[in-house]
Amino acid sequence: MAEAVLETRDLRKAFGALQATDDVSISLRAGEIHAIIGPNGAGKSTLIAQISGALAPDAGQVVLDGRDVTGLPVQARARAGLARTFQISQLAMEDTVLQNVALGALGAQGRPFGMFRPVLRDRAIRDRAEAALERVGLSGQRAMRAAELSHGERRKLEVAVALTLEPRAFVMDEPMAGLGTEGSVQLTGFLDGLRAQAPILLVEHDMDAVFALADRVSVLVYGRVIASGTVGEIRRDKAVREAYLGDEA
Ligand SMILES: Nc1ncnc2c1ncn2[C@@H]1O[C@H](COP(=O)(O)OP(=O)(O)OP(=O)(O)O)[C@@H](O)[C@H]1O
Repeated sequence: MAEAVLETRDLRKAFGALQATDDVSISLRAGEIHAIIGPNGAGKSTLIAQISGALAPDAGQVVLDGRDVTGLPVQARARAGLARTFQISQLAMEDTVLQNVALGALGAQGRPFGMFRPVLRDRAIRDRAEAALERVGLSGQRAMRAAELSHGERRKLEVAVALTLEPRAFVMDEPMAGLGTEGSVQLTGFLDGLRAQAPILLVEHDMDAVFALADRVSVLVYGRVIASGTVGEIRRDKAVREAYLGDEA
């Protein structure tokens, strides 16, 4: 079995009496898409926040490439290769597509964002940004403002920003949110190809996308992983059908 690129080990987080993350151990292997699904309030966002470093767990570890990163802040984890894309876009909407990616490239070098505009004249940063745009198929839109892009293109731009960090693993929080059917189908195809670049831990409510993409699915309910397996195994799982999937399976 391929070694895990990203792992949580017995992660725990409580909010008062509520156990939002209850001994969660999941792994992400090279080349795979591992989907985390579950009902509202199951603890998916809380789990992702601990993986990305936004929230400190009460116990347990987050391990990236065999290295315990539990004590590292968000930026340091990002530089270590953990690329998180967000439910709410972090793009600078009034800046161009290229400027947005250059900002990411600048962050990748650990330089402050203040000197941003002149930095587009920096050849190395510009090249890195152009290469990332090429990889997501947005080179033709480089001079457009981010605000002018479709929702689906914005998701690709977020991935391009993440690619400047040469990520080892992607963590994606509901990338299909806000996309229509056609947009979801397109983004599904895009993510399918992206897994070769780096594996993807995917939190997603869109079951069509999950069933089409996931090599493995883990189901969270009340902070616990109640089942983990292939799409087929999860769709047949009685407890999962009762707790979450119902007729969708
Ligand atoms: N900062 C917080 N303080 C107190 N309770 C919280 C906090 N963040 C989350 N919770 C609670 O923890 C539980 C898990 O929430 P979380 O947002 O992680 O679920 P989720 O699976 O991401 O839900 P959704 O699918 O609706 O996004 C919920 O009961 C929520 O109310």
